[in-house]
Amino acid sequence: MNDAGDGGSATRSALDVRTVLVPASDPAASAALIDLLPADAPLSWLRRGEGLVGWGVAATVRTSGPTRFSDAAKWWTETVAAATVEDSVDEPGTGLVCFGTFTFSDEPPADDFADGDSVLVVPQVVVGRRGDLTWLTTIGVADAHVEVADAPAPPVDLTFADGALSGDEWMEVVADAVSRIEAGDLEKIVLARDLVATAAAPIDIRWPLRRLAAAYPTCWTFHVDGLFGATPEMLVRRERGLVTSRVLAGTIRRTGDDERDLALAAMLAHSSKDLEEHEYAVRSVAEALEPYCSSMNVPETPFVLHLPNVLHLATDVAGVARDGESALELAAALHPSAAVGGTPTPVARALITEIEGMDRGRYAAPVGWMDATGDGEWGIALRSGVLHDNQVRLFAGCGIVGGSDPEAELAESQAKFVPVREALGG
Ligand SMILES: C=C(O[C@H]1C=CC=C(C(=O)O)[C@@H]1O)C(=O)O
Repeated sequence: MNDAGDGGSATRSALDVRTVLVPASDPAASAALIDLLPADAPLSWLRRGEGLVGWGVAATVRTSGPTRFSDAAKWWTETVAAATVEDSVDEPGTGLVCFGTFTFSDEPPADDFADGDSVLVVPQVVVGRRGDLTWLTTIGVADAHVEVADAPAPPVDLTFADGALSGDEWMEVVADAVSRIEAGDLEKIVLARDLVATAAAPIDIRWPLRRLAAAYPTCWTFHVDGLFGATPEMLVRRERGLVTSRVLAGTIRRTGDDERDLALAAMLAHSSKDLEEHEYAVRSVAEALEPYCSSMNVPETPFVLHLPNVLHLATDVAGVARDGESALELAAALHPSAAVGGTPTPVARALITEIEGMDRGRYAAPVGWMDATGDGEWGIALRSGVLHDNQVRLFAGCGIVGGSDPEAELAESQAKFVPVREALGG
């Protein structure tokens, strides 16, 4: 674990935090939050126009390996204890907040891919919105300049190429997994693949972010330290003692024809393959949350979540927090759910490492934010990509059970690339 720059801990011990309401007469109160982001170090967590945007770095920590969550949680507790907070709004997400992204794997990053590890960032400026309220938080800075930024430019001359494996190679991996499932080694595994998009010049992250937020308003549009996307899956939200999780697994591609899509939704709701895949995911979340909740509600039947590119089976699990575990501690306990790992989890994780053929980095791992009380939201970084200058690595994965068809899974992965792929397009 190390603090950023030459004065991470010194900066941290001196954090002065101030949250004020933005008056309705201020243009920032009616601007779309995403439009306020400057080009330098923007952070976002937005759904339906609400949530948090931030920029600047007041403090940060990088962690890695099996203790990446607990090290980050400890650093956050210490950071909160050392801060002086003046908060006249007092809502979840006001006062001191951090944004974070974690790696999928317990393994430290294989190379000197410095931004491939796990990160918490405390921004210097946060603008938040919830219902009619818009607030401004400044951290370690006396003042903030908040205004609608110039429109970002689109990526130049973008081309797409296969990532670690070609489509054909990936289908062979899926077929291998199906035979291992049918041999009884495991019940479910989620296998992912990547694509690489290359532009002729560095990409302004705000371009895909604005497009994702517009095209996928019911998803959480995120960006933390190069990892961005619009995820439909909430690993865990903790808000004033209530814990919720939106579990997704089981997918059908949309056709674009509303009537056909409705028929597909009915098929999905009755597909035994998808219901089985979904059941594993719900069970993994319910079992992991149980020790932390005094009561829980786990619906018996999923609903169908309609997104612009796909339909998913979805279940909203809710519980009442028993003790004071923070949203991050809960996320650590839930990761990886069977929506991104498999069943049994240890067997699936080992098989992912053995046959998937790529490093997931922060794909399919917790991404989100947390406040000083430990309330926060950690989504699963799906429908996502990671930006390095002029390149984006895009990820998509599919739940594989006995009887899964490699060709159908390849088509499903292509549908899951669509959000980031189209967001990058001109
Ligand atoms: C792993 C991904 O999706 C998960 C979430 C929803 C549906 C899924 C599925 O049907 O396979 C996956 O479990 C991804 O989008 O990369």
